[in-house]
Parts: sequence; structure tokens; C-alpha cells
Amino acid sequence: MTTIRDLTYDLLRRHDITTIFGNPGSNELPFLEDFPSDFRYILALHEGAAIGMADGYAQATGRTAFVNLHSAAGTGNAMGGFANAWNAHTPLVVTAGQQVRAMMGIEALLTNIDATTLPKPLVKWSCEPARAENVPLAMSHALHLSALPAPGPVYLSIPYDDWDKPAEPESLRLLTRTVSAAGALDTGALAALAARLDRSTNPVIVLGPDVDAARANAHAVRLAERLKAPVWVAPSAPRCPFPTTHRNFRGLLTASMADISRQLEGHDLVLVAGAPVFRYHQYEPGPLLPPGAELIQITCDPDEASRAPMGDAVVGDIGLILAALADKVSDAARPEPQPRETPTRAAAGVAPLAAERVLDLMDELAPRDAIYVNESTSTIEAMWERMRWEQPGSYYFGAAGGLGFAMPAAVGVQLAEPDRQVIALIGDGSANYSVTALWTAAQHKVPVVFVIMRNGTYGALRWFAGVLKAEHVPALDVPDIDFVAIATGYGVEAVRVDTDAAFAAAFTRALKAGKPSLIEVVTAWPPT
Ligand SMILES: Cc1ncc(Cn2c(C)c(CCOP(=O)(O)OP(=O)(O)O)sc2=O)c(N)n1
Ligand SMILES: [Ca+2]
Repeated sequence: MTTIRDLTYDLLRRHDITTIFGNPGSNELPFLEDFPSDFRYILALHEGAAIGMADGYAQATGRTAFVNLHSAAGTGNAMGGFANAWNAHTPLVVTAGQQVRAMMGIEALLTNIDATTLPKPLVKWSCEPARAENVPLAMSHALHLSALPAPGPVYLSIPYDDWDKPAEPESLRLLTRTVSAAGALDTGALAALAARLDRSTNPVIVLGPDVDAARANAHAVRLAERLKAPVWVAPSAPRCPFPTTHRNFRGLLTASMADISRQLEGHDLVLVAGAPVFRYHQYEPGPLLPPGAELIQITCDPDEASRAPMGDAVVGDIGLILAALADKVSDAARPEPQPRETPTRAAAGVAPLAAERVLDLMDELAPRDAIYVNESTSTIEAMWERMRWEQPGSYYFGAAGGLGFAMPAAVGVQLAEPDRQVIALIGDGSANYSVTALWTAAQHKVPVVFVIMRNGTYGALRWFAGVLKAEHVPALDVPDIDFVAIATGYGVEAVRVDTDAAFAAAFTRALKAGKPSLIEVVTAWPPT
């Protein structure tokens, strides 16, 4: 007899999923019973770390990741991670154990009350199957839907007395289903779009995270070179969709309406690919586009296309459309864009140590194909100006700005990319949200290099307090946290440094260690 549990594990295998990220409670034990030997369970000590690891793993593999959380309390602890995954279009199937069906009505302890409402609106779909026999269909539905454009998290709440029930013979058909999305432009629409680009006198390209998610970076390069168009990265960037060393690269757009129009001044056509229009952050009202400019958005997300406040939009497969456009547009008869001004390297041997000097040393010493998972929020701009990111999958940031993403996500990315070095650059404020990820890194010997930028304050909030002219705000300092002691407590070797020479030596050692390491580097605040 095939049980619901047997069929569920077979469905996961069918979708190439044999890693489970999670933190169990009693409701989850029957699902985990007789855990199959071809699966691995990555235990997180907090559900925020579990979903963050799964998010990083899914983004780096480009495939759906699977999470198992404990009822309502576990789901609640993961809500910040749902926000990041939702904004990042990350394909996740998040499951939570539910009380037995006979005791749900009386709300016995660990009943996930109104379970399907809990993760909304940060899921594409949530479901608590009406009967045990429906679990395989719900699981199959969730696995396909999470990966279909626009990808995103889905949630299943499953009563723990369902797993031993027999699966209905007809539900075995689910094992052989394939579901795929088309998404190319028809020839007419492609020709019209290419013609609009060819007619433009001064086009500019703005690229978003879904270009990197589609691994379409090289198509974007070809299109930019054919059009001889400068390339900006869309604001509040959670990924890097274009080589920062390319002569057409202009940098990261500011997350403000007024500033974006200033930065795009003079262009008559703005082509946005793989990004919402736009993920503004600070409210600085102004014209949505510079005078005379038109905008076309290419997105995999019908809702992004529908909610944009201006321009035209095309919904489809970003990789297919960029590749077809790069083949279709003419070689523009205009001069190549001039390479941007890059900042001079920060001076050596200066105390107190400037954050820019740490960034420059990392960029110089790390392997060229290193992957940065960032949550040092006051140095984002400096990173985009200084770091040389050339390959797809080189940069990740929490897409909803929810802190607690980067430390676990770095572990997930390193699990997915064992041949590239992952460097987690974390602020001394952010480092406290999912610090338990250090324990999982130590237990699974995941060789992430964690760099904690200790400036003793919530630097980005100090900047924002200036933007909002919010004076005398309390609760912006985070002094006296000993990350060396914390890391050691979780089993990760750690060192504190406060000079560039000491950082360079520690960073070089960490890169060779072959195991997780943490460097707490004391940096100047305010920035010099
Ligand atoms: C879950 C969560 N809580 C609070 C915040 C608010 N927040 C906070 C608390 C920031 C300060 C981060 O400080 P840091 O030390 O990590 O980095 P910097 O000093 O470089 O800014 S930035 C920011 O948006 C958030 N984004 N996400
Ligand atoms: Ca800080």
C-alpha cells in the first residue's frame, strides 16, 4: 500500500527535491518518520533561518526549495522570510504540520488556527487539504505552481494524522505530470518591440533581479551592446543582472521617483527588464519619467505589469524575450557609451578603518567568481560602485528588505554553489536576526566567510532619519555586541580586527579555511 507520506516523498523526488530545510515540532514528526536515506534535512534553530536558507538555495539553484515548519508558531517566525521570498519571486513550497483532524475543531494545543490565512498575502496559494486523500494533489499543485511564472512561495498546512493514510491509486498519475510555461513573444509582437527600440534615438536599459534569476545576463549584455545603450540596475536591487565591469554599466538607480527621472534624463526610451516599475524606497515625489521619455517593461509577473504607474508592459519569459530582441534589433549607429567613473581605491593604513577600505580589500582578495550575500545596509551604494561582479548569481540581498535573510541565505547559496566562495557581508544590527544560521553552517561545515561590519549603529536608519528629517530618534545604536563570542558559541571560528592589514590577513585565512569563519571588523561611524 502506498501511503500519503510515500507518495509525497516520491513527488518531491520527481521535482528533484531531496533537501528539506526546517525546524520540527510534534506535528511534523509523522511526516519525518522513517526519513528516506536519499534525503537530507538541514536543521535550522529558528524558522527565520530555515526559510532564509531555503530562499538562498532556491535562488542559487533556480529550482523550488522545500521547507517544513512547526504549525502556527513556526510559520509566524518565518513571515519575514515569506516577505523576502515573495518579493524575490523565489519558488518555495513551505509546509507546516497541523494538529490531528479530530482535535482541530476544539483547538487542541498546536492547532494552526485558520492556517491558510496565516501566510497571506505573501504566498501565491495556501491550502489545508479537506481530507488526507487530497494531500498528494495539493502537494503536486504547490510544486508546479511555485515554479510557474511569476515564481513564488506557496504554503500547505497538513494534519499529522494524514501521512499514514493510503493514497488513492489514481493519485499516482501525479508522478508523471509535466507542466511548463511558454512565454516567448509572437513574431509580430517581437518585431514591433524591436522596431520601437531601433527607432529610439537614445534608449536606456534598466535591469532587475528576474534577469539574473533567468540567467539571462549574457542576453542583456548582447542587447545593450547592439543598442549601444547604457545599463542601470533597477532600484532596491536584490540581485546583480549585469556585469558591473561592463563599459555600458552605469550603476544602481536611486530608489526615489525624482532621482530616477534625473538619472534617466535625456533618454527617449526606457526598457525595463525583470523588475517592477519601480521598487521605490524613500518617498521623493517627482515626474515618473524624464520629459519625452517612454517606458516599456518586460516582466514574468502579470501583477508587476498591471500595477506599474506608467509605460507599456509585456509579460513573458524574460530570457527568451531578451535573447530574441538581441537577435532582432539592429546595430545602432551611435557611439558606444563611455565607461562610468569608478571610485579610487580607499587609502591603506588609515584608522579608524573605513567600510570602503574593507569592500576594496574583499574585492581584491576574494576569487573573481565569489558570491556576495549582503545585509550591510549602509554600504549598499558603495558595494555597487566598487565590487566587480561579472557572473550571474554573484549578489543576493533580501528582496523585501527584511533583515535576517542574508546569514541563512548565504548558507543556502553555498550549499547550492559548492564551487564558488560565498561571502556574507552583514551589518552588526542585521547579524542579530538570524544569527542561528552560524550553528547550521558549523554543523554542516558550510564554508561561508561571514564578515560582520561593526559600526555600532543602525547606519541605514541614521541615513533615513536624515531623509525624513526625524530628529532625536532613540534606539539607533547597537553597541557592545561580541560577535566573536557569539560565533564561537555556535561553533564557528571567529576573530575581531580593526585595521586593514589585520582584516586582509584574517580574510585571506578565512578564504582558505574550507569551513565557516567569521570576521568581526570594526569600521568607522559616521563614515569618513
Ligand atoms: C526584520 C527587519 N527589522 C527591522 C528592519 C529595519 N532596518 C534596520 C533595523 C536597519 C539597520 C541595519 O543596521 P546594520 O547594522 O545591519 O547595517 P548598517 O549599519 O550598515 O546600516 S536597516 C532597516 O531597514 C528591517 N529592514 N527588517
Ligand atoms: Ca551597523
